[in-house]
Amino acid sequence: MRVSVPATSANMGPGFDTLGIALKMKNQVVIKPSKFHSVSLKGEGSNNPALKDNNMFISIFNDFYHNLSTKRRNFRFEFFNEVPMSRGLGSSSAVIVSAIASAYAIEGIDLPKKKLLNLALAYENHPDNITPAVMGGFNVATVQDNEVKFIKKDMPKYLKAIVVIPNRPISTHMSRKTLPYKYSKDDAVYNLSHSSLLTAAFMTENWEMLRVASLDKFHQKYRMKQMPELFEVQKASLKAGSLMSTLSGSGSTFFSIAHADDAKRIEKELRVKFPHFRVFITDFDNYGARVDK
Ligand SMILES: Nc1ncnc2c1ncn2[C@@H]1O[C@H](COP(=O)(O)OP(=O)(O)OP(=O)(O)O)[C@@H](O)[C@H]1O
Ligand SMILES: N[C@@H](CCO)C(=O)O
Repeated sequence: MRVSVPATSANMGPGFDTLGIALKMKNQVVIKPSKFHSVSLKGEGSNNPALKDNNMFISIFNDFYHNLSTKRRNFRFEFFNEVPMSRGLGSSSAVIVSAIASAYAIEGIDLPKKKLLNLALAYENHPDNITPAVMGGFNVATVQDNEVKFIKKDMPKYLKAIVVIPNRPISTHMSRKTLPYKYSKDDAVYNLSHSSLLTAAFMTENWEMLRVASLDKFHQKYRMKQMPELFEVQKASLKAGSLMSTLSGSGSTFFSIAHADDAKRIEKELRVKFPHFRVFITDFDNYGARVDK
């Protein structure tokens, strides 16, 4: 059985804890019944031996498996990870969503995507990463009465994402601590109006509006001060022709959207300017979490 879950970019500027989009980079796990428990790891995290013993996936999988099953089978878990850890590309959401989906699938229990999303909410209480991780596409989401309420929009193929991934991680937990405790009414209105405009721009495919609509006063500047070079990345990406360029999730990755015709040139310019960062183009994912039995 194979489960795959895409990377995500959350916030998208002003949509703090609300907006997110799925990318065509994924974490996959293949699970096979086996005499003994064992773990193999390829790709991101494979140089971290602790992940073989103390792995968030295994602990969430076991929580669900032990609840769903009376049997006590052992499994071999083979991880193929493309989502870098603690870089603002939703690695924790990918792990949470894939672990829950795997526990249900291995027991042959059907798990509708909306239920998967609401189960994931217990592990990540803001819905901006888990919603696109489960559903794919661009999503606007909120939590009401312990349920995720969301609207999804598929992304067109003629737009691409360009990601700039620094070599230094930023943990979401630590990054949230750098944010102000309170915001002024002016800043609240600023973000509310920009986030609404950004959502409307995605829904109506008014891509030229993204540059203005993606401006934010809630979180980016506070977080980017930890890695001031990110201000340069944002400036360079917009100057090179990106439609929008925002801190991805809690950082450290920078996420830009561009027309396919411009993406190669923007990627090249960013690679030349920031040779010490990983820069590449990726498509958007419109499917989300996938289980192949
Ligand atoms: N492949 C993985 N296997 C096991 N645990 C992982 C894996 N990837 C991420 N994690 C867990 O998730 C944590 C990273 O979560 P964190 O929320 O800080 O970053 P992120 O999800 O990548 O970023 P963001 O939420 O800003 O998009 C890691 O410290 C680790 O505990
Ligand atoms: N909305 C979250 C995304 C990262 O999980 C944040 O900015 O902290």
